[in-house]
Amino acid sequence: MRRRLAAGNWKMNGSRAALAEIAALAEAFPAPASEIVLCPPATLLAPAAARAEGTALRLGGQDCHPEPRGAHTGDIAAPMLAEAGAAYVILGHSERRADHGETSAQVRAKAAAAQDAGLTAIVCVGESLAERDAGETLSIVGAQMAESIPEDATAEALVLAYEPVWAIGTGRTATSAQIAEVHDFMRAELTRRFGAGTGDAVRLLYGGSVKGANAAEIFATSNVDGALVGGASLTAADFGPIVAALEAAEA
Ligand SMILES: O=C(CO)COP(=O)(O)O
Repeated sequence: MRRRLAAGNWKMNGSRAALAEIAALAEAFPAPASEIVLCPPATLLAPAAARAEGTALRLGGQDCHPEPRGAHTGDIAAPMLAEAGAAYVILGHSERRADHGETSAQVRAKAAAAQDAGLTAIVCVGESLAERDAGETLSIVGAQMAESIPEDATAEALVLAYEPVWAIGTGRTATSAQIAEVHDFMRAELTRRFGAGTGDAVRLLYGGSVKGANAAEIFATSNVDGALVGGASLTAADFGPIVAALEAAEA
């Protein structure tokens, strides 16, 4: 049985004032059946971890360097995220692939570093609109999976997030049929590569304009184990209903 997961990606948003949202969310879900993770900017990780202490809420980073330390100005190593209180790290988000030219090979190295540091990597894959229109969705997702996921990945160290680029921040959610096609494909690919045990245990998240209003339908979709949420994760008022829908899906 896969434990469902609601992960919030704050991206480059949030100040210390937003830490109150963490407290509110933790208070709203004191003992959730699903896992709830917030990934604030790195500068807020330590104070967020302090707020979340003693609650069911878990924290994550939004990127890490493949090396554990060294001369890499501006970068953050996976062990540093762990020390600051993170249990997760988002890797290979399409915004990082676009803004920083991140390649799948780099994502794979980062995922290995995250695993070494005891973090669970939330590895993101997803096609652009042009790629979908060209009928290349599954081949793009398959290639990103093959190149971004380390050889020794485990279900504890890996979560896979399908985030179609055209659905991120656009209000344009993928349909259930579109999500199911990709998630079923990802499940089959994981099983083919890692065997039935790991293949069946890795959690698959959907991301892209998830809101309280569409969450229940998305969580009822084949092989969807939760969501990676951007804009609607910034406040407890918006993220709470998404978590509640996930809790209801679990029941
Ligand atoms: O990119 C996303 C999460 O990583 C999705 O962002 P939105 O939920 O704002 O569309």
